[in-house]
Amino acid sequence: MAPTTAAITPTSQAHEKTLGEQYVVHKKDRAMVGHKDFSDDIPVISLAGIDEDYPGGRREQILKKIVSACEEWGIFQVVDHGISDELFTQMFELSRQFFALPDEYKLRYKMTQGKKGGFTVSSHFPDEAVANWRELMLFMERPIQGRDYSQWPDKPEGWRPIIDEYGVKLAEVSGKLYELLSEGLRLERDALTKTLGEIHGHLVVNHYPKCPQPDLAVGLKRHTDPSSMTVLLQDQVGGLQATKDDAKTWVTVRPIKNALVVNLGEHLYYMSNGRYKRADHRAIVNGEHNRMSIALFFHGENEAKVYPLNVKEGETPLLEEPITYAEMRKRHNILYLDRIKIAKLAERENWSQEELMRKLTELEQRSNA
Ligand SMILES: O=C1C[C@@H](c2ccc(O)c(O)c2)Oc2cc(O)cc(O)c21
Ligand SMILES: O=C(O)CCC(=O)C(=O)O
Ligand SMILES: [Fe+2]
Repeated sequence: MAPTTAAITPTSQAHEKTLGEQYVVHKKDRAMVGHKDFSDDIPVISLAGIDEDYPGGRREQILKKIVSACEEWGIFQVVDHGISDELFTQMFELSRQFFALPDEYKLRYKMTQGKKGGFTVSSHFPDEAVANWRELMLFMERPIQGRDYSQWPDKPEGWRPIIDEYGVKLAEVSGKLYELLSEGLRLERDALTKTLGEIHGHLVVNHYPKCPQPDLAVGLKRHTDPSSMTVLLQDQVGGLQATKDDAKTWVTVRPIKNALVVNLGEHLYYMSNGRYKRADHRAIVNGEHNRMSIALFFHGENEAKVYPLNVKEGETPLLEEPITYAEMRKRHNILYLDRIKIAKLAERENWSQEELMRKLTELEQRSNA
């Protein structure tokens, strides 16, 4: 029987006893470190004094800390960024109210081909082999002239202007970070933003309802963001995890009230010739609390060049030829979806761990060729 709309979102399945088969992830993808086992490994960097821009001033120290976090993890948290706590509280409260609305209302904004953004369950890919225990609302936030307001919910009242304000404030913070990241590569301060062209801001509000069998599911499977930079606000529940050793070990990022988590994505990884890591991360779920996070992905133009901006002597460029950002995203999506298909097949056909790893490595090599 076709599922009824009432049972379609994880919110409406949160009170069931067992998890639907489509959410069960491969054993190797299940969380071994809990959503509350917080780690302090991910650097927390204060931006206070960022305008003390002279030799020996605070800006120099901030730059050093950011470069070192990017070289080690590609992920760090920033505090003292100048954005008011009040704005974050409003964003969370209005987002919570939206996800609590009936499925019928949320599905009026369903993401479909030809529309820009909207509500969906699991992910923006229609054909993922295993579902994420997640629902999300994607706002194509900028460029402003590209917005499709028919996909921006009119409830809860007051959400739209708050999203507007949030986009503006985060763009200011990201602008400062792009300058620091450019300098960290020994480039002019505007080198990265010049290469990216007009920034496309995609704002994704993630909702991970409490899950009936949290040990079998994930909220958002392991991935790297395609963007150059993603700035993420998470609530106090915990669930964001990062790895820097190809998923051998994971750390749960400690939620810090009103801190922003900065993730570097694929585009910056290539622009820096791999000097800056791309944050390898995922979101796990739990059985006690609903969780929310709000990600603002900063993408370059589709025609923006993906290529190292400066290759040091003796270094090999990560790409043989420059490619466009659109092409890079296409390759990244294919690799992501194929990885999930392989893991699903391995589960079904009972492959050994070695066999699975061999197939995944082959896939990776083909995609780099
Ligand atoms: O939902 C996401 C997550 C993320 C992403 C992960 C893996 C991919 O292959 C991918 O293309 C994207 O980044 C996003 C970026 C966006 O602009 C919108 C999204 O919904 C998401
Ligand atoms: O929910 C989180 O903490 C992570 C979200 C994320 O990685 C994403 O939206 O790309
Ligand atoms: Fe992400």
